[in-house]
Amino acid sequence: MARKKIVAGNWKMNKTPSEAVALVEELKPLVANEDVDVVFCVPAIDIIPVAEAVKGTNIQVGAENMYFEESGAYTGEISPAMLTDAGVKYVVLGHSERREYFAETNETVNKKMLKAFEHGITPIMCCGETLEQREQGVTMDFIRQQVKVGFQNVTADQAKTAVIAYEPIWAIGTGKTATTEQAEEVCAGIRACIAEVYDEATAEAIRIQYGGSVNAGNAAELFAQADIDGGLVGGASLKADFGKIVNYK
Ligand SMILES: O=C[C@H](O)COP(=O)(O)O
Repeated sequence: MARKKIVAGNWKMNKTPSEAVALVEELKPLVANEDVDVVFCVPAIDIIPVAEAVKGTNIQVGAENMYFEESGAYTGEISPAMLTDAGVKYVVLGHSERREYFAETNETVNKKMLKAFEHGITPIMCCGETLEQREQGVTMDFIRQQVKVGFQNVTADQAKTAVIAYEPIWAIGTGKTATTEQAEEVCAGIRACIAEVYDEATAEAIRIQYGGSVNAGNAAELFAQADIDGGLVGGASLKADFGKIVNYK
């Protein structure tokens, strides 16, 4: 069975609430495509106005992070129940920027993965190597560890619904896209890793995105690869080009 493509925008730390609503209004008609799951992952403060603005459209709302506790004395954090109550369906976990600047580890990503599933939120779990790791030839070793630890104690049924985003760190925001071959090779390797940890059926069901300088010009070729089920898009998700990426065919 063919997997449905999923194209998610990661707005990162961009757009005030009023700017967010204006961007949604601009993009709404451009991303109308029922053949693709379209997700806007937005800053926490934009979630409520964006959820309101996308009502009645094909756009789903995602968060860019989430904490792994239910509630309590965790100043500044956002709980899974807060997200679901606001209409969030997806959450980006373990983005390389959170790993680099906010001390996110494979272990905290795993705790967040388990919590997201518990609350019916679909995780988009990010993984990806640095340029140094690629040059040292340890790309797959590093990514397999991220995936294996990230999915610890996640059941096969849960894993089937998850999304993994392969984002080579050297390709994020740099304008340098991995070649189609490099992207497909790693996405196929991630699928093989899921098959080892679970089984073929889980590996066939899980969706794997590519992220890193995806744009209107390279999306079609990337998304045509056997193991690439869509994209996690940063910079280009903030402009009309995102519509062209969603309608890549
Ligand atoms: O989450 C998205 C990625 O970090 C890619 O960002 P980018 O498309 O700006 O390179």
